[in-house]
Amino acid sequence: MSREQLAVQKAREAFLTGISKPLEYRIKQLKNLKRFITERATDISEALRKDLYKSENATQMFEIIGLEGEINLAVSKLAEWAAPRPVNKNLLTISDDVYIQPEPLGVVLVIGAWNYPIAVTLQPLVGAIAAGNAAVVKPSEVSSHTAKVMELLPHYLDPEMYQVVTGGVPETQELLKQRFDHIFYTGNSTVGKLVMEAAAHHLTPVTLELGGKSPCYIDKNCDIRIACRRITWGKYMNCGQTCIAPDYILCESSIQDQVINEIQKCIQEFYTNDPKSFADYGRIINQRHFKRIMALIEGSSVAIGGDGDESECYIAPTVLRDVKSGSKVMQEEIFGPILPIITVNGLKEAIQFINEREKPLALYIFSSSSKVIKQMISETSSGALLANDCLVHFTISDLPFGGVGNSGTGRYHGKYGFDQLSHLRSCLIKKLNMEGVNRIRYPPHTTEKLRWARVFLLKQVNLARWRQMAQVALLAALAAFVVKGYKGTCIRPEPDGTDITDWFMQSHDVCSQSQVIHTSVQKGACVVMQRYK
Ligand SMILES: NC(=O)c1ccc[n+]([C@@H]2O[C@H](COP(=O)([O-])OP(=O)(O)OC[C@H]3O[C@@H](n4cnc5c(N)ncnc54)[C@H](O)[C@@H]3O)[C@@H](O)[C@H]2O)c1
Ligand SMILES: CC(C)=CCC/C(C)=C/CC/C(C)=C/C=O
Repeated sequence: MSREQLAVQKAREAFLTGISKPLEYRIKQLKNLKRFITERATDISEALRKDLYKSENATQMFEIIGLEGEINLAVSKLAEWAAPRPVNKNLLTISDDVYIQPEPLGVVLVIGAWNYPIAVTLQPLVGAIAAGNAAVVKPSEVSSHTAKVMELLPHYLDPEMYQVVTGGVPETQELLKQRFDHIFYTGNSTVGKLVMEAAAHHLTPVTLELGGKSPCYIDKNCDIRIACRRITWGKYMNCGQTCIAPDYILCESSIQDQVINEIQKCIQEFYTNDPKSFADYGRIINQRHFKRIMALIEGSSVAIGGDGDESECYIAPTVLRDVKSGSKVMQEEIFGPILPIITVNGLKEAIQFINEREKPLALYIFSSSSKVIKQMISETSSGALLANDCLVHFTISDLPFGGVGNSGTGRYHGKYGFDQLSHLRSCLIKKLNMEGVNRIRYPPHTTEKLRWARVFLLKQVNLARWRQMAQVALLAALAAFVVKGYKGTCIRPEPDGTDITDWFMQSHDVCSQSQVIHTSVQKGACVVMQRYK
């Protein structure tokens, strides 16, 4: 049996014991995960310095804080997320218990990428643990030092339930042959397709957190200085190796020089005149990617930077001007510190340019006009849209993080991560009494029954509204008692606002013995006071 097979088998055996069902177990594991990142902070920082030349503070700011926040949120909200979720019912099921019960899926495979190797590997794991799953974690072999630190995870987490498998492509492929209950993959779209193909063999659902080219439109009607500051930050952080980094700029030719000028100033401000010697300017992950990125510059006109040093995997913050849509740099996700500018004739052309390409993971627009921003939102599609900033949506746990189309499928962060790795089981618990109500669904299917079926099935019952109506009914009954002569009340929900008196008069079977003498209508609910004959 291969190491990979063994890891999956152990995880499955542990899952089948049922030990991960109680919330206390999951919370303990989440707290242990937090202890891992706290106690191993130095090891993690050292590893990231070696892998990506990240400084200790940058590692804390861009990898650890977000993860810590996700753990804290899961610990504090788990009881709420895992609780049964009541749903609206129809009249046919009004007396049943109808709810959604989130339940663990089983064994989840988490395949991480190398660019934020802690964040993109352990944040999905938070969702997997919170949802009560076992997991096999496969860190990226490309960020090899961080992968080594990840091997320490079983010293903190339940070592049977959570397995770490390190290795490269052969190991990942061997893992992908195994049967999982969900595969959560972060990485490029080409491998994403292979993952989906392997998953299809076992009909395993997948979450694919992919990449692609995220466009950034700068409207001439905006504060270009501020826009360029935020774009410079979003682009050159981690040396451009961020899945949601602005990939290229679209703007009118009349502002291109100003944009270049402002970005130049920001590069100097953030990374000094000598980014190569500056502690907070990163490095390309390896020489293969160095060569790939440098080759993308070919054929375009360099406005800023353009130089690199292969021995150090250093590429200067670079801006390319008047880039043609057919140029090399526009054929793939750049994933490096090269920022092409493509000139367009205004918003409409920018939107057309975006829509002619794959749906991006993020779409950025800088504009002072809410009309322009709204038009961009309504006429395009992307995993996320940010106006007047970059990247920060990643920090909001209440926003689903994920792509659409070629940039990914599925989502995570906060409750979305919990739901993504849970099975949302539909439950309906009926009692064995009140069989009369079911008469309308049994053969023969008469016209009369059909009429009743329309009423019973098409009327949605909003429980909150019913509670409100019950209160009103109680008050009405009280009033009837006081006024005397009014002998009963009948309540009925009218969420669609149809004429309640009509409906009431037609409901011979229900109220044939009554005469409507007063109706009091609230928004969406009515109370009919009636006199019994
Ligand atoms: N959407 C997101 O959250 C997100 C986050 C980070 C990175 N990304 C994207 O990931 C890409 C960069 O990462 P990468 O793909 O270079 O990472 P990578 O090379 O580390 O690959 C990711 C994982 O896939 C496995 N893998 C690679 N080749 C394989 C193959 N042929 N068969 C099976 N498994 C294989 C690796 O072992 C690794 O664990 C970029 O496109 C980036 O935009 C997306
Ligand atoms: C700390 C602040 C203000 C923002 C963090 C934004 C950030 C670094 C996002 C990176 C997200 C990520 C893991 C992308 C994957 O490639």
